[in-house]
Amino acid sequence: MSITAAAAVGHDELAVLKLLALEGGLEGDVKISCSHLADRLDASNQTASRRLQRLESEGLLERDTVSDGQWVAITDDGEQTLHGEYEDYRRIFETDSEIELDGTVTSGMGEGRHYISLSGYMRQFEDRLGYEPFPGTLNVDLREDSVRRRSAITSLEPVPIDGWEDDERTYGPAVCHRATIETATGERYEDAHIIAPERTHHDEDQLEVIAPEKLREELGLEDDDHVTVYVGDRR
Ligand SMILES: Cc1cc2nc3c(=O)[nH]c(=O)nc-3n(C[C@H](O)[C@H](O)[C@H](O)COP(=O)(O)O)c2cc1C
Ligand SMILES: Nc1ccn([C@@H]2O[C@H](COP(=O)(O)OP(=O)(O)O)[C@@H](O)[C@H]2O)c(=O)n1
Ligand SMILES: [Mg+2]
Repeated sequence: MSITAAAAVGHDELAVLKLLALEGGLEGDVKISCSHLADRLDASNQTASRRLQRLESEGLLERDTVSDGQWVAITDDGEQTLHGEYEDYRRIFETDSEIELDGTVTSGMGEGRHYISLSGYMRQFEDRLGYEPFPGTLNVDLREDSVRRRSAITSLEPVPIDGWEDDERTYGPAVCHRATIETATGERYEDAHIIAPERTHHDEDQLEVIAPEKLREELGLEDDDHVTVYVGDRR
């Protein structure tokens, strides 16, 4: 996202936008003179002025020129652009604590419900996850880049769910990781986990999510809806 933003206005302009935000440009109008800006940027007045113009014409800030300078406010688009940069830095510095995966909600084979309900698993969920999951797994069809990013999960400490057996058969182990689910409209559900059963009919492109509640209901999700799954602890 931020790479697209940089293509639209360039890194020099982004640096100005960041500077304005540091001076309070997100909270409302800030008064600024081109010479002050030029000073901070170690550039000429013309350069500073040109960058402001560019940001304005791209709709990232609004300006009101007065005799001794100008009032500047960062627009919603401007804030979003900065936020994209922030997300990039978060990814750079917090890779080992959180992994962001994108995909769409999909229906599976209706087996998740059966396995989650089995007492041999349920006991462990209550013990190790701290809740009794809704019977089922919300399946997420991962986007191609997220399938690749998924492998980074192995660097996170998992909550192990042990295999077990009854009179008839054995049941395979699984690993869980804390996860937050976010919908396209920004609604979040924080107390979920992804679960990866060792024995499964799905490939790496399917992510299964469990939670104390039915996520389709809590988040108003239907098949093909976009979701972002943040895996790992940010705390
Ligand atoms: C906790 C748990 C344990 C599982 N254990 C087994 C297993 O022992 N053998 C097996 O064939 N599948 C096992 N599965 C995988 C399911 O068969 C299925 O592949 C997966 O959960 C997807 O189901 P869904 O498409 O209905 O969502 C397990 C699934 C879960 C959630
Ligand atoms: N925490 C959960 C778990 C499952 N589900 C949904 O509950 C239903 C039963 O889960 P399942 O794993 O047996 O079914 P499928 O994923 O195979 O469709 C599915 O529609 C899941 O998407 C949910 O909304 N929230
Ligand atoms: Mg499922």
